[in-house]
Amino acid sequence: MTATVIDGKAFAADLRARIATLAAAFSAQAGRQAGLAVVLVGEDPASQVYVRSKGRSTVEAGMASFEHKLPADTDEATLLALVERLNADPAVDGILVQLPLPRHLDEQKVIATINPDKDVDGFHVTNAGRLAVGQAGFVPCTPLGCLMLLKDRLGDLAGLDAVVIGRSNIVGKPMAQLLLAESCTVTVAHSKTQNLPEVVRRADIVVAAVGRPEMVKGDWIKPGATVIDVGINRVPGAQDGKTRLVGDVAYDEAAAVAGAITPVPGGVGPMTIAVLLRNTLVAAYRNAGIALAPDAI
Ligand SMILES: Nc1nc2c(c(=O)[nH]1)N[C@@H](CN(C=O)c1ccc(C(=O)N[C@@H](CCC(=O)O)C(=O)O)cc1)CN2
Repeated sequence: MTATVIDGKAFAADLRARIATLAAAFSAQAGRQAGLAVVLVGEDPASQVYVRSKGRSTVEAGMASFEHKLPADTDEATLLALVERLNADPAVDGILVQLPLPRHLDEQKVIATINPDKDVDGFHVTNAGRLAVGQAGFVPCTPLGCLMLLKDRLGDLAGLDAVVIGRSNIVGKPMAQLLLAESCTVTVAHSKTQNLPEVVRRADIVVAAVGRPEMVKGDWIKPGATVIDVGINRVPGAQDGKTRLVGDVAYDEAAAVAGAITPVPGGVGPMTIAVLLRNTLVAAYRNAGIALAPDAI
């Protein structure tokens, strides 16, 4: 079998176009643009690229982008004061603090300071709780993007066996909650899981989010399974000392067995920013008290 390639880049472009249409309708109704504030502390090169891309995509979708770049040695009080100002700013519907933060800053404390109703990253414990009990809230962008790709490919997921490899608060745990809400039978595997290849071999859906280059091998995959690769690992390239991106799945091997698979790059990654725009627009509608149909985006 040769897997269908799930084109996350094309799906994300289509989602962004639909968001732009709704963002224009929001501006007309509310008399203002939806607004996203992004806070970057320090100069991590990958974070700088993601923050630039978020700002550009926000503006392209017809929303207002507020970028706050702080030096790497910013102290906690200064960062928390900025978050509090953004919480109080009526032009700001969504707030995102780019992770990872420099090590002297306590990520949990910073996330806890964001108003949960502006937490478009879905990282606040209130939103994690809402997801766990099935209440409306914000869902982290990467797992929600994975779910959109899965539903587009498979339709109804009920009864399918899903294995999520990785138990981070940002991807693994919310992904498992989302799949459970779709009535999948969910296993969360991690570094202490015994017989991991055997566990993965049972799965109709595999979501790999461990951050270990090409860890999931082709012979771990059940023939016809759908494989979602969340990993973005930079490894040495074949020549010139250049690097290349690989996922957590050994792509060629897995693609020979799977029914469908996301590539890296061009799979899950582009969905993260598209879903961030979606969450921001949903926040704007809620903050303005304007109804938005639940399945509008
Ligand atoms: N506050 C947050 N911080 C971080 C998040 C997040 O969702 N919220 N996620 C990641 C980084 N991230 C967005 O912030 C992100 C990662 C990857 C991509 C993406 O489009 N990747 C491309 C490849 C890009 C490349 O060439 O390096 C792809 O996979 O095709 C977008 C956003 C950590 N921090």
